[in-house]
Amino acid sequence: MNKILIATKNQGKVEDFKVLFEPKGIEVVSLLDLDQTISNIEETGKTFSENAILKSEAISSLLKIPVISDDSGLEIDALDGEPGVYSARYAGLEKDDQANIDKVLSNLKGINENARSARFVCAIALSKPGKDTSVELGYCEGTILTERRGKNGFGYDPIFKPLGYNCSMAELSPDEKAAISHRGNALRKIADWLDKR
Ligand SMILES: O=P(O)(O)OP(=O)(O)OP(=O)(O)OC[C@H]1O[C@@H](n2cnc3c(O)ncnc32)[C@H](O)[C@@H]1O
Ligand SMILES: [Mg+2]
Repeated sequence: MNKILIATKNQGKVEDFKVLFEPKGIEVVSLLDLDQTISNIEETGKTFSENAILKSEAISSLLKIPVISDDSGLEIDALDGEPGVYSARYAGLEKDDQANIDKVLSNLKGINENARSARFVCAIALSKPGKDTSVELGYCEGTILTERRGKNGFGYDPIFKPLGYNCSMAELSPDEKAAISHRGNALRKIADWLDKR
């Protein structure tokens, strides 16, 4: 395999996948690169895995090629796992990273550092025409900061401090993030499926 389609319209995810795939000589393309407009797939699942499968199967059966999808988000223990599968639309339907961060910070106001544990979760699904879909989960544990730090990455990265680090995810380089991220961890689990399944 020398090229893979990621069924996403999130450029931040695409950049993460490029860092993970390009060293293996695999070119990454996304729904943003296609000439045809692909309408949004409704994420009606209750879990990251269900949503990832919905996305990879829909696009793979439409285009009749192998497809990888990613459904991911942030689980905050003090908020009973919110925003979870609603991470992209936590502050409203129109997907606004800054408004989502503001909502998390406001909901965690007054909660001290040792009660701010959280994790990023990523489900990656691989669908190939005529074959069963495979799905795997990756995690990255950490805590939620009280203010934004750093400019790299996307989404909630500026307020997420990975376990064992003294900076936010947005202060790590793309390579450093790939080495510890939920996305990197999920992808490392499925690496050997790419050619075999
Ligand atoms: O469905 P696609 O088109 O892939 O793009 P999306 O942005 O809607 O993606 P999701 O439905 O999987 O929602 C995931 C949200 O979780 C957050 N998120 C996921 N991975 C992240 C990461 O590595 N760093 C920061 N935030 C992340 C971010 O807000 C995403 O918008
Ligand atoms: Mg989405």
